[in-house]
Amino acid sequence: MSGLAISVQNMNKYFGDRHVVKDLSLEINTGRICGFLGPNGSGKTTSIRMMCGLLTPDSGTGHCLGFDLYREKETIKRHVGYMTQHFSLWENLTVQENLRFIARLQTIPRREKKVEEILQQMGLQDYRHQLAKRLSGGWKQRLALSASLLHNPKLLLLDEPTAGVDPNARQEFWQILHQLADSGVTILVSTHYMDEAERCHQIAYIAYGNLLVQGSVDEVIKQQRLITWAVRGEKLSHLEQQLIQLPGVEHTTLLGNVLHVTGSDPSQLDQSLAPFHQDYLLAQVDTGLEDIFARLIKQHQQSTVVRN
Ligand SMILES: Nc1ncnc2c1ncn2[C@@H]1O[C@H](COP(=O)(O)OP(=O)(O)OP(=O)(O)O)[C@@H](O)[C@H]1O
Repeated sequence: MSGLAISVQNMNKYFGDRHVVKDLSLEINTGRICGFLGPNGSGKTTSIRMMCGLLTPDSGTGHCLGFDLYREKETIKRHVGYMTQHFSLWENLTVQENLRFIARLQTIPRREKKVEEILQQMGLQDYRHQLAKRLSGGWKQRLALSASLLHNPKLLLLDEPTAGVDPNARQEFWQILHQLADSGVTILVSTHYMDEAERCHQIAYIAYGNLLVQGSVDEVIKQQRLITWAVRGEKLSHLEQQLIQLPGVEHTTLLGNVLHVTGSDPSQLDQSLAPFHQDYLLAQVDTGLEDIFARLIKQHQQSTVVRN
């Protein structure tokens, strides 16, 4: 269970004249869950597919599960399980029929036994005779995950697997992912949910084709050295418009009854916020991933404007 499951250097991808992935370098250890985050259309899916031999990069080098990304693509594919964004199983077949059918298509050895094993492992045994179309969103995702596990993949690619799934089902889904990781499966998962990012061993934040930051959640937060103040009081949206103009205030986020105010220069931030202590309750809090990502995007946009 040791070693690198994925190691890529300077990977690029163009679609026509659009440079969709720019110089991506990344390493992921075996048995780890790596979360891909970033705005829509920023190249997460394309990066994931290239790293796993499903799409050929235009340049760069790399290995997946020890196999070369260019020369050994077919071998890589045999060891990868892929769950796409949209439920793509047979709605008019039952849970068990779906799994049996896929197992037959994939010529899985001893498939009856394997299907039974997966039904048990995924807690789907009581749903085996239920039509796929009658399952709730969470159970459909669990069935889709089961289908992607039938051939015992060493690497799982999950493209926004829990989009639109309720929080309880998402939590259960993530418990399963951690069990799989503990058994040595490496998982790449794209998500827009911050709580899911926090469940990953490692995250990579991609925007406009650029990998802006990577590491564990703690590392990413520490690297950015941001200070965040939580402000409580009346008419916070009005206050937000005022604060964002002040020196040292780099980013604000309104979260219900609390306004988060973030910056990298503590004394400048202190000075700007000082006049507000009288009318508002202010306390320094831990900086969250959302604050970090918002700032990274802003910095990246500013540097792109300067370069252009
Ligand atoms: N096969 C393709 N041909 C042409 N353009 C493509 C192709 N696949 C993706 N793109 C474009 O490349 C860009 C990156 O797409 P990608 O799906 O990798 O982004 P993403 O970060 O996964 O987005 P989302 O969060 O919306 O799923 C997008 O602008 C997309 O329209």
